[in-house]
Amino acid sequence: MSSEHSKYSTNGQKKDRYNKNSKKKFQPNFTKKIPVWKQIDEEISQLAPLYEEIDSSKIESFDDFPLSKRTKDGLKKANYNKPTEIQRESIGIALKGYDLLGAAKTGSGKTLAFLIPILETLYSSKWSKLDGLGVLVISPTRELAYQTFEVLKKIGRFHDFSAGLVIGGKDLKTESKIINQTNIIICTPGRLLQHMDETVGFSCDNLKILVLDEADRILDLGFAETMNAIIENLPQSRQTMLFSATQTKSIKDLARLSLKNPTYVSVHENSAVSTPQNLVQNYVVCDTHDKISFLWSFIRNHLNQKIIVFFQSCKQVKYVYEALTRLQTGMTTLALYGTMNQLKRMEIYDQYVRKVSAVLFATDIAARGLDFPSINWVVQMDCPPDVNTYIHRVGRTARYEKDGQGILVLTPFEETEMINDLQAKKIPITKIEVNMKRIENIDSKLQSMCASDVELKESAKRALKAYMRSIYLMSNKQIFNIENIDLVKFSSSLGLVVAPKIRLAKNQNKTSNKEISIIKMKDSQGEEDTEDASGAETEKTKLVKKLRDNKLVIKKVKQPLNFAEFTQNDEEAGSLFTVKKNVNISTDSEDTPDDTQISKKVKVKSKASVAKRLKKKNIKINEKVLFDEDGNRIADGINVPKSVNLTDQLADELDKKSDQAEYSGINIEEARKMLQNEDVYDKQLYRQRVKRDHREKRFKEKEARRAKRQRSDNLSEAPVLLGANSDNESDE
Ligand SMILES: Nc1ncnc2c1ncn2[C@@H]1O[C@H](COP(=O)(O)OP(=O)(O)OP(=O)(O)O)[C@@H](O)[C@H]1O
Repeated sequence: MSSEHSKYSTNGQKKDRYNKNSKKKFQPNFTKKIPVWKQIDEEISQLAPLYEEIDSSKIESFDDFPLSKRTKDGLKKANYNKPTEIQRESIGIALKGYDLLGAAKTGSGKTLAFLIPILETLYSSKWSKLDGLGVLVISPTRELAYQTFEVLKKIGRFHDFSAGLVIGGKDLKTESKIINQTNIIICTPGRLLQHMDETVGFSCDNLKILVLDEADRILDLGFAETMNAIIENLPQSRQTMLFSATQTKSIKDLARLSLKNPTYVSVHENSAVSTPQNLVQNYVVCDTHDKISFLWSFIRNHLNQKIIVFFQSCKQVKYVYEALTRLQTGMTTLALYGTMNQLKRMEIYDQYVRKVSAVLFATDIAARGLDFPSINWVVQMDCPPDVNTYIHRVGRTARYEKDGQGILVLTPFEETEMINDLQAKKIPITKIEVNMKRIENIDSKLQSMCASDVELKESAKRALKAYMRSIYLMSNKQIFNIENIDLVKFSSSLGLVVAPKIRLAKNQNKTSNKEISIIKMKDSQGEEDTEDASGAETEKTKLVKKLRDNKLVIKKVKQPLNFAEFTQNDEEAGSLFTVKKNVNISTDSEDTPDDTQISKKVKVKSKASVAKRLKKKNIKINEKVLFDEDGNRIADGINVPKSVNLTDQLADELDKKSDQAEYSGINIEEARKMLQNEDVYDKQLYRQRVKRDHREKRFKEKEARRAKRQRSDNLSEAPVLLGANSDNESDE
């Protein structure tokens, strides 16, 4: 991204530079030139009144819009001549300054529908560097922000505004220095908020336009907190534009943004189908354990094509990419997912943009807005959580008058509900039968690869768990049901000869505050052994020790329970893997966490019940034994049998009692009271510990966020002077 001097003057004319070596003599121009500022003033005064006269039905080319010469030149240079429907309908409304909700199918040109009015509004306001930030465009992913920034640079090349990409990457300080001079910022919500919080002098007070690209995504729960905080920092008097193929109509969302009588522009609302016309959509029904072989065969049968394959989780993408790449698909394989290093992510994005044929395995970070040229196939290996996700994923193909095909892979249990949902939303999709004879089964190949490579095997395990977990967490229980998955067969299909032990807490919402997360720790140990290799005492060992110190009976359970265990990362696992505090964990257990399983039915041995039993058996405990000075026994007492353990606290109390009243044996009532007190004390301790754990967790999360920010890439480019193009720019 260049910031070289412009070869164009501000009015878009090519500079006539004097060339020393040229034989042509320098000829001073004596004709009186109109100053640039005057030309701009004149142009603006002519354009503004024309906005009211825009009639979208009469617009055939961009020249028919009252746009500045600079914008028109930029559009021509980028080969945009004829506006698409959404552009025709919304540019006029946006130029008039109205708030706008723009909805149009995927690939129909929504990006220009907001970028053109942005440039024009700033131009007609004679926006300068001194005016600071005039426009914010918020995108849900870094890739999409980057892509939008590239389009802005192309069509805004003859303007003088500065534009910046704020998506995290450069250290905040470097970015902060330039962000204050930027007129147009294309950003992701998290990084923007960070600047709002941390960059001294970063002000949005003059903001004229706010654009939310993929608005329904930006306004959904995932970004809710961040967006609310961002909106608080924005002036009320601004123009707001929302764009998406699946536009939000939620009054709540619109209220959050304080939209003023927004105009709803939905160009395809009456269309018979809600997906692009040139898109052919099919689905196949295939058991979970046949999916990977199906994918392999599909790729092998579609060499020399450009394919994007969606999975539900990063770990699945990672494993399938690793495994199929080793098996050699016969074409370039790439993977794109959120936990990937940011530099690598952008590298992959660029690589896939340039490729004519390749397979990209991706999560939903690639589902929205990305405009990879000429994708032939979109394969959805996992049933999407909802119809909107389906629409965005499949919309990566058949963009702007191009053809494309989509394949959705469903299990027999997902078929009916999902297809009904899709058809209800006007999505034409046809079933195609899979010829199982033509499917090359790769289970044994994967198994032998996993057997010889522990890392790959671990990756397979993680992929399996991540998939199971994603199914478990889906809200639509009519479609997604974990019990429909044959774990043994599914594991085997991923290369795991032995199915991993999988467990889950059944009523995760009903967990009492007495429950603590222990399996989570087990899982993190299992998954991140290297991190624990330092020999540091793990949380789990500490806990087991503590339980032992408290003389709670620990029992080892050999057989795992027939539940499932899912974790994508430790934090997320917390709510799923639970065990009660008063569990039986075996005292004979070695401290190997993998061996220790938590018993399903926990029998609590209360101290009162122990005492009762002793009383019943007429066993007197803690009786005071007195000796004379010569060591002769004065009174007989019965020692507490070794096998019975009472807490030290209880023993002390009993000793005290016996001291006071020559007490012999146990007073059940007294003991019960003491136990009750002790219970209260235990509870307090437990609550404190939970609080402390939460505090630590929050702190760790905060630290992780900070570290992530520091680690992230150097992609933030800001500000770019839009008018400062040079011949060597890559897009030419
Ligand atoms: N007027 C136009 N003339 C020619 N091509 C266009 C025009 N407008 C947009 N395009 C092209 O159409 C493609 C899709 O545009 P864009 O990415 O803006 O679609 P979109 O509606 O935002 O899609 P999505 O909903 O997936 O985000 C791009 O390659 C873009 O260059």
